[in-house]
Amino acid sequence: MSYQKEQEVAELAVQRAAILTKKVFHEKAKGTLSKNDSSPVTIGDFGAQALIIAAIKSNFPNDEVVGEEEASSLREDTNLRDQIWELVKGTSLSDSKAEDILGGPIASMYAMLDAIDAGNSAGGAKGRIWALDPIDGTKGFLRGGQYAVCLALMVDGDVKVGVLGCPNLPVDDSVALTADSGVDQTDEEGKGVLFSAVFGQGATSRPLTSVGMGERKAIQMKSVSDLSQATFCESLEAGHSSHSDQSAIASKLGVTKPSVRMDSQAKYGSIARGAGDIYLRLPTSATYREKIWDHAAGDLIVREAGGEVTDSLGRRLDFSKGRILAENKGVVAAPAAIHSHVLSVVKEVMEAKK
Ligand SMILES: Nc1ncnc2c1ncn2[C@@H]1O[C@H](COP(=O)(O)OS(=O)(=O)O)[C@@H](OP(=O)(O)O)[C@H]1O
Ligand SMILES: [Mg+2]
Ligand SMILES: [Mg+2]
Ligand SMILES: [Mg+2]
Repeated sequence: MSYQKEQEVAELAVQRAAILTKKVFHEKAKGTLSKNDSSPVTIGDFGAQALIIAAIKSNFPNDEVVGEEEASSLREDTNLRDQIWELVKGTSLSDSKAEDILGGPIASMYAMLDAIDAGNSAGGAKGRIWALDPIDGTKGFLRGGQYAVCLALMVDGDVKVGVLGCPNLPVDDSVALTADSGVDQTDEEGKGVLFSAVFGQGATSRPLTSVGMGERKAIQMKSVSDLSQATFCESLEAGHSSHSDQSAIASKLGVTKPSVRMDSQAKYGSIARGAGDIYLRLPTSATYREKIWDHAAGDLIVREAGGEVTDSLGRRLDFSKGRILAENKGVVAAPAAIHSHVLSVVKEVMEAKK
């Protein structure tokens, strides 16, 4: 299947949602709540989830969605709910044909809450299921750093379409990551990129603000001939992945450059376009399981750009196990030609810890 329609809807839905998140990014008050697991969520996360799910349901009414957020707290907090509705109501694509493809505006505030709650699929190995992270890297979003709007379509447990909107990454694929790529990104000049991939058809990038699919350019991972010059990416938050294990792995690999720390799946997009080389995410806890929406789009985009993505034991990420990656531990993403070498060093370092 070509998944042309799915890719078009996914790209436009991510673009529209990013218009909303960018408004919130520049506001001081981001309407932040603390969730049960004490992680933050903002009016931007809720609004983006509503807009994206409404677009999916308008085009593919029978598809399910595994979305990160849910609306129960908003059904009680009328003030926050009204703020989100104002934002959602006021956000559309400037190209009216593109806006029509998405089904136009959401009809009412209650329809918006229902759209958010339609992200409640249990996931699994059967049928068409979208994985949605309306703002990945919410902590980065709040800090003024990197974040991504992430959407992927899985069919019978395999990712077929993946789209990442990264408002704070450079448009230009040839700009290499630097140590400060993940820190203050409040100046948006020259930034905003949309990564997109369909299984078997390669990966592309284009400006996040254009509507023309014609502007898509193929992207490829860089070939790494000298690991001492390789750039590796990791999470900014020390609680999300083990900086100490990652640094031990990098030094064993002979990597000499300091890591680039950035929030969100912007890491997957950056290595897929060759702006960086390796993404390591080693667990900080034995019990945490990664969420499918944190990886589905990035996994496909990197693989379609010539990369390999596995967990720390060398298993492919398995998106068919529900809302979490129940059978995986950590993530190792690298160009296919060096992935097995990187993985062998990951295993060595992890073994030595036991
Ligand atoms: N303990 C632990 N281990 C691993 N991952 C965790 C953990 N806790 C949270 N999360 C998820 O991390 C998502 C953000 O990942 P990042 O790579 O952006 O991390 S970081 O923000 O740079 O720290 C973040 O996604 P968002 O909530 O969408 O921001 C979480 O789903
Ligand atoms: Mg996330
Ligand atoms: Mg999120
Ligand atoms: Mg979150």
